Amino acid sequence: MTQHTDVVVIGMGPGGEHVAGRLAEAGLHVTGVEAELVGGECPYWGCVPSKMMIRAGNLIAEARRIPGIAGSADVVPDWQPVADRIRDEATDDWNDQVAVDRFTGKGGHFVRGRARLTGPRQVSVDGEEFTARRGVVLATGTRPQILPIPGLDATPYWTNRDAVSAKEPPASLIVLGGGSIGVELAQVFARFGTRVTVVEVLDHLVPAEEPEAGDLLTEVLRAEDVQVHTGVRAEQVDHSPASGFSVRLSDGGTVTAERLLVATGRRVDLSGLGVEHAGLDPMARAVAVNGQLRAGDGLWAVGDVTGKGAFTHVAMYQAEIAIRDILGTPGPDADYGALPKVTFADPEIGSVGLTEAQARDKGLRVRTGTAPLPYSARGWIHKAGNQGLIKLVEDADRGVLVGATSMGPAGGEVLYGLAVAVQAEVPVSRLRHMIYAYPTFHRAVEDALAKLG
Ligand SMILES: Cc1cc2nc3c(=O)[nH]c(=O)nc-3n(C[C@H](O)[C@H](O)[C@H](O)COP(=O)(O)OP(=O)(O)OC[C@H]3O[C@@H](n4cnc5c(N)ncnc54)[C@H](O)[C@@H]3O)c2cc1C
Ligand SMILES: NC(=O)c1ccc[n+]([C@@H]2O[C@H](COP(=O)([O-])OP(=O)(O)OC[C@H]3O[C@@H](n4cnc5c(N)ncnc54)[C@H](O)[C@@H]3O)[C@@H](O)[C@H]2O)c1
Repeated sequence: MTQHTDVVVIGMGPGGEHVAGRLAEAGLHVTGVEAELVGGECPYWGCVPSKMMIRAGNLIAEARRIPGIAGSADVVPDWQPVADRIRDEATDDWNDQVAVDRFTGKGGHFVRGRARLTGPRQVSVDGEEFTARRGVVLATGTRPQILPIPGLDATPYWTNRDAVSAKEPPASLIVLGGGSIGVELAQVFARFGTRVTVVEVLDHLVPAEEPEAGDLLTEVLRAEDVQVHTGVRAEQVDHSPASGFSVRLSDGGTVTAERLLVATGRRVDLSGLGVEHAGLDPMARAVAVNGQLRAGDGLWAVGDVTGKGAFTHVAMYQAEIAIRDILGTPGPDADYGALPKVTFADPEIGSVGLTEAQARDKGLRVRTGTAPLPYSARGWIHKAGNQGLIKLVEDADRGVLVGATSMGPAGGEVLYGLAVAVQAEVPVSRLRHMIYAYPTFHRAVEDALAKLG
């Protein structure tokens, strides 16, 4: 027998949980369906535990910077408090009861299981059928992209899930992929004593960022004894319990380690979700949505599944718009022009809007200005750990910033002012005539503005 509800939310990660909770609070009959844990990837295997690991790694690095500035320090890394904190504080040992209760406490109806669309506004969960009067929200996220590298499939490789739930750091680790997950986790494990090798197929680490940022990060990681191979492809993976992993590279070299972390991106998987019954292509790389996050009649999608940026803050931003639209309140379309992102390496790499290359590809007349942080007053005072840079990308015809990078200590925080400048299209002439507090890291923005040319 079909159960009637106002809205079915499929997937209760950051995007889906927010939509479902808010709509329930607004008085709708909401059915939230989750196959794994309410909260999704971010709190259990993503942002939160990885940032706890990074906080611990950064403390170790900072303590190691004491000599020459503040005396001496004998640092003995210990993974146990990190593993304990992830179990006790972040994930409740991967138990989502608190999150389920939070949703049902708002009046939501929770169903544990794997949902599939069976028609417009029709959803089936392990034999239970639901009809949604207002519609269905797809918020099914992404999963790790495992490339067809010969041999890989047959090995006990790690994904982010194994890495964040590790009870001890491996003696050695190969990281395939030098994007955000790869570099964040590579640096953490290296700081806890793991011998780490990063293999990135493109020419720079974090290739979605400005190349200057990737190259500086390579320098920093190498100084921390991380082996970095860029412009190199993994061609064959082998594993044996006795000798661990061995990866043959396209430059003829071979790297070996106890563990292998695959961090070569994430992908949307629509197969099995029945989207064809709602008029969507199950082979698509993402669910196409309009500015109000509508994917069809009575169908919305939010979060990673929309392909607009696999970040929790994108999922939450889209969720707010979808909630408003489902409740019938008009409002502005989603605007990704000033999408901020932060790779929480040390130094942090914050960026917003377009890179120089992206701006040029769009045919803009581009001016850039770059200021290295160590030469700013604050960078010089900071001394050890002061690596970083500010890079600005200006649309010279309009005289506004269309992109910016802030890499450095607290680079993600410094980003905020630049994000406002890009979002609000503040004229560069105004930015040049404002007062930047002395001696802050963000004062390097003023230096970069002076160099725009
Ligand atoms: C290691 C790592 C670190 C990260 N760090 C950051 C960070 O610092 N900052 C940041 O902004 N982002 C970060 N992210 C990305 C962030 O985790 C995602 O962007 C975010 O979780 C996306 O939310 P979502 O709601 O779209 O999907 P998800 O969190 O993926 O949740 C989707 C949910 O849908 C469920 N589901 C899927 N199919 C079905 C189905 N058919 N039926 C029922 N349920 C289903 C899944 O079980 C899952 O719980 C990180 C990711 C990783 C892996
Ligand atoms: N701090 C954050 O906000 C944060 C942190 C982690 C993850 N995330 C999100 O999760 C997403 C997934 O992270 P990710 O690091 O897996 O993906 P990613 O797309 O950021 O990086 C994947 C990297 O793997 C490389 N690669 C692809 N094929 C390869 C191969 N055969 N050999 C070697 N390298 C190869 C790519 O060139 C790329 O640099 C991110 O794009 C981001 O949206 C965000």
